[in-house]
Amino acid sequence: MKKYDVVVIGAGPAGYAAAMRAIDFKKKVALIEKKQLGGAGIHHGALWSKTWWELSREANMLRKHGDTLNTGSVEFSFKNVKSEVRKAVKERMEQLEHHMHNINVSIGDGLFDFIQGNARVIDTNQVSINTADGIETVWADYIILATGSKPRKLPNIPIDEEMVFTSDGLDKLESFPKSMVILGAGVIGCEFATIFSNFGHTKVHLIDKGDRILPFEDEDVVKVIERNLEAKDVLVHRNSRLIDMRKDGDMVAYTLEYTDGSKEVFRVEKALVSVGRVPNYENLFDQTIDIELDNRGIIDDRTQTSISNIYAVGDITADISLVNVGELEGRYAIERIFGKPERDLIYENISTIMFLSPEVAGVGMNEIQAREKGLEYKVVSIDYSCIPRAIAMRNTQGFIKILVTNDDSQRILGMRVVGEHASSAIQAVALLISMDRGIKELAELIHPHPSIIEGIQECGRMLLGKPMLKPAVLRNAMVCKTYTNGKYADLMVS
Ligand SMILES: Cc1cc2nc3c(=O)[nH]c(=O)nc-3n(C[C@H](O)[C@H](O)[C@H](O)COP(=O)(O)OP(=O)(O)OC[C@H]3O[C@@H](n4cnc5c(N)ncnc54)[C@H](O)[C@@H]3O)c2cc1C
Ligand SMILES: NC(=O)c1ccc[n+]([C@@H]2O[C@H](COP(=O)([O-])OP(=O)(O)OC[C@H]3O[C@@H](n4cnc5c(N)ncnc54)[C@H](O)[C@@H]3O)[C@@H](O)[C@H]2O)c1
Repeated sequence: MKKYDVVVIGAGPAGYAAAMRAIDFKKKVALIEKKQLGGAGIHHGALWSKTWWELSREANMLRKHGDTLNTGSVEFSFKNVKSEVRKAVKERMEQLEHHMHNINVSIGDGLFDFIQGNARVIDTNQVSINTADGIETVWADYIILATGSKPRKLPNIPIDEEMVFTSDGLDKLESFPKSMVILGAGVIGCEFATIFSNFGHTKVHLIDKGDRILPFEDEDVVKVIERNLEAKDVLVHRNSRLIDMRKDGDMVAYTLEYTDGSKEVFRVEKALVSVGRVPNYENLFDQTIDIELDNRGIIDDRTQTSISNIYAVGDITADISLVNVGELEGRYAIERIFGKPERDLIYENISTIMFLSPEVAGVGMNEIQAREKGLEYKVVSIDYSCIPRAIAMRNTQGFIKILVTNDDSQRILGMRVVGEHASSAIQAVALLISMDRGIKELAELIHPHPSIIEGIQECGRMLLGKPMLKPAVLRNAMVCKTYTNGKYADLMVS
């Protein structure tokens, strides 16, 4: 039986990151994958959907500026878009494959094995792998479970990945549907509503069980996103509940019940169900392996499961499902096993981007979360119309909002940026949150000009009572207020 210091099951972002970190410790590692290297980080997930989003953004831009640019209307063919998305997925996968296959040549020591097959933990130190050549069993001092997640299904929704899809099956689409209902207006639902409405060939309908889209995000953020979706003819269902969805000939029929008790039936070509994801642990371990689970996934104590030599990282655990979090956990688990982690595993300052119209970037708490924690805070915001770079981009839609503690230290609690370049604007604040520092440093730092991040600097200056533009003059565009005892009060910044 082949022996390894560590066997990693699942080669998505979390598993790949763990395997690569194990090599840094000169440990012998096997990385096992049953389908495709890269997992949802590449296929039917992050990279795949972001390529769709980038292309859809360009399509929307060309439609919008066609007249100004004298290009007329430019149509993106579904076939070409799909082919470009496949190229992106292939490019990244081949890069990882090349990297992986050459790792023993470059680093030496024969430390790394990639095994294609379906793995199952049969004993606390043994993993059996169903490969194309039969069953192989390997010995592992440590096992890392990184098998990810899959779309959650609902009992009465007839998902067939032909008319009623999950994000895993969307690749089977052969053309832009004329109409599509999206059930679940969370991150995936809103990203695909943005993508399909950007291309301009699909009438998108959007339903959530909450009373608005992105129910976990602040109302001011949601307002901008909703307004833009509706401007692109997206039908956002409100005050309603889905009571039935079925295939009816070559259409999907769904019925909504409104709060006044009335009902309405809609017919669309396709449906996408995006109501969250569930962890992959079915058939992953023998019944004798008594790992503690709850309905959200494997329970872990900073990546260690209830069995001391078995760790769990990425989407399989009951926390945040993101590529960067999976990678963080994968690397952390290895450091915990073979060394001493340089930093504790902290989730408070995770940066995220939602690829919408416009993009929304966040770090730390939003107002909903701050209130759930019973915190009193100061909130300062600046409209993109006050930021020269946004004016130069001819797109001043958006804002920056920063939350700080309501005391002299003004420690940063969180930030949301809605607008162009939002994703590149949050890192400095993420660093300050992780260092537990206030806004003073940020306000004094010289920022490049013209840049969106100058808006963050101006927010910092506002909190220190010395902004360049005076909120007393630009009342609609610059706001500085406190939230205490359940109420907002304006802070008099001159
Ligand atoms: C549509 C979509 C868009 C997304 N966009 C973003 C984004 O923009 N940014 C972001 O940060 N996150 C995004 N995510 C989330 C992100 O993709 C996941 O959080 C991330 O891929 C999780 O990594 P993982 O390694 O835990 O799992 P996965 O990526 O799911 O990888 C797990 C791997 O394990 C393999 N496996 C499973 N069982 C076994 C077994 N028994 N034996 C061997 N191998 C096995 C699977 O085949 C898979 O390759 C998106 C997800 C989706 C679905
Ligand atoms: N840009 C990114 O970082 C990105 C992009 C896509 C996905 N992801 C990750 O993937 C995860 C899964 O995405 P998701 O959009 O499936 O989950 P989600 O949790 O973001 O959204 C699910 C939505 O479905 C709604 N819902 C649940 N049950 C419902 C029902 N029965 N009827 C109607 N609506 C219902 C919820 O209210 C929620 O708004 C995300 O949490 C995120 O971590 C990240």
